[in-house]
Amino acid sequence: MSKFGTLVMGPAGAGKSTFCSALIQHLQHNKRPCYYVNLDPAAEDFAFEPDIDIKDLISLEDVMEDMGLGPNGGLIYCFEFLLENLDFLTDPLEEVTEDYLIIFDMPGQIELYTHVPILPGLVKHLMRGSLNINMCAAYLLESTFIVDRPKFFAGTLSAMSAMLMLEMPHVNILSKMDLVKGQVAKRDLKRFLSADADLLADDPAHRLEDTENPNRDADPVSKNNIMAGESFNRLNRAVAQLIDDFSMVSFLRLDAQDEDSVGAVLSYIDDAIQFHEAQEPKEPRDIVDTDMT
Ligand SMILES: Nc1nc2c(ncn2[C@@H]2O[C@H](COP(=O)(O)OP(=O)(O)OP(=O)(O)O)[C@@H](O)[C@H]2O)c(=O)[nH]1
Ligand SMILES: [Mg+2]
Repeated sequence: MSKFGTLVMGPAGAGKSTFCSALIQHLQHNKRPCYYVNLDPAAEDFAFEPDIDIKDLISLEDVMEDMGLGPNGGLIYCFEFLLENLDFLTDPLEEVTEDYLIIFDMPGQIELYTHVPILPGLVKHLMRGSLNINMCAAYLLESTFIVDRPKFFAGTLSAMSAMLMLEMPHVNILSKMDLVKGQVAKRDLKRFLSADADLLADDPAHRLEDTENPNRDADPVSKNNIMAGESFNRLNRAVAQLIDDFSMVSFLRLDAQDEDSVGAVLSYIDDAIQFHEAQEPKEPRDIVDTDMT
C-alpha cells in the first residue's frame, strides 16, 4: 500500500503554515482525509491541531536553554535528534492509509534547505524506508520578492538548491499573490513564473537606482552604491543565467485565501505524487454511506 505526502518548505515567513491550513481546509471541503505533521519545533499556534507535533519529542526552547545554542543551531540539533528517533514519526505514520494526504509543515531556517545534509536523510527515510511515502516538495517563495529582481533570483536559487539536494518531485510556489496584484504587469508576471535571466536587464528599479542615486560617487561604500555597482550586477546576471541554464525552476501562483488557487496548487501536487491513480474506485453506494456518517 502506498502513502502520499507533501513537504511544505521555504524561507522564514513565506506562508508555509498558512498554506498548510488552507490545504487542510480545502481537503476537508472536498471530503478528503489529511494528516498534519508539524516539524517546526518553534511553532506555537496552529489553525488545525497537528496529528504529530515535533514539540512532543523535543522543543527548541528547551534545546536553546539546556545546550546554550541559538535558534539556528538549536533547530539543527532538534533535527539531528529527530533523525536519531525516527520511530517518533514512523510508528504513527505506519497507520496512515493511502487515501490520506500527509502534510509536513517545515521550519523556515534556510540552512535546512541549502547546505546541512539533514533533510535528505529524513526524506530518504520517509520515501524509501518501510513507510514508502510518495512525496512531493512544495517550496514556497514570497511573491513580494518579484518587486526586487535580484532578491527574486536569490530566492529562486534557494529553491533550486533544495531541488538538487532533495532529488524528489518538486513544485515551486509564489505565495501571497494577493500582495502583488496590480503591482506587476501580467506579461511580466509570466516571465517570473519560469525564471528568465533577461528580467534583470529589463529591471526598471535597477535603472532608477543607477541614475537617481545622488550619493553614488560621494560615498563609495554605501549600501546603495554597492547594490548599484557593476560587480553586483555581474554577480546577479551570473546567478540568473545559471538558473536559466538549468531550466528547472518554474512557479505556481498561490493566494492562500482563494480556494480555487489552493485547489489548483493541490492538483499539481496530486499529479506529482500520482495520488489519484492509486485510489480504489468507490462504489456509488460506498460514497453515499460515507457521506451520511
Ligand atoms: N497577504 C497574505 N499574507 C499571508 C499569506 N500567507 C501567509 N501570510 C502571512 O504571512 C505571515 C507568515 O505566514 P506563516 O504561514 O506563518 O509563514 P511560515 O512560512 O509558516 O513562517 P515560519 O514557519 O515562521 O517560517 C503571517 O502573518 C501570515 O498571515 C497570503 O497568502 N497572503
Ligand atoms: Mg510556519
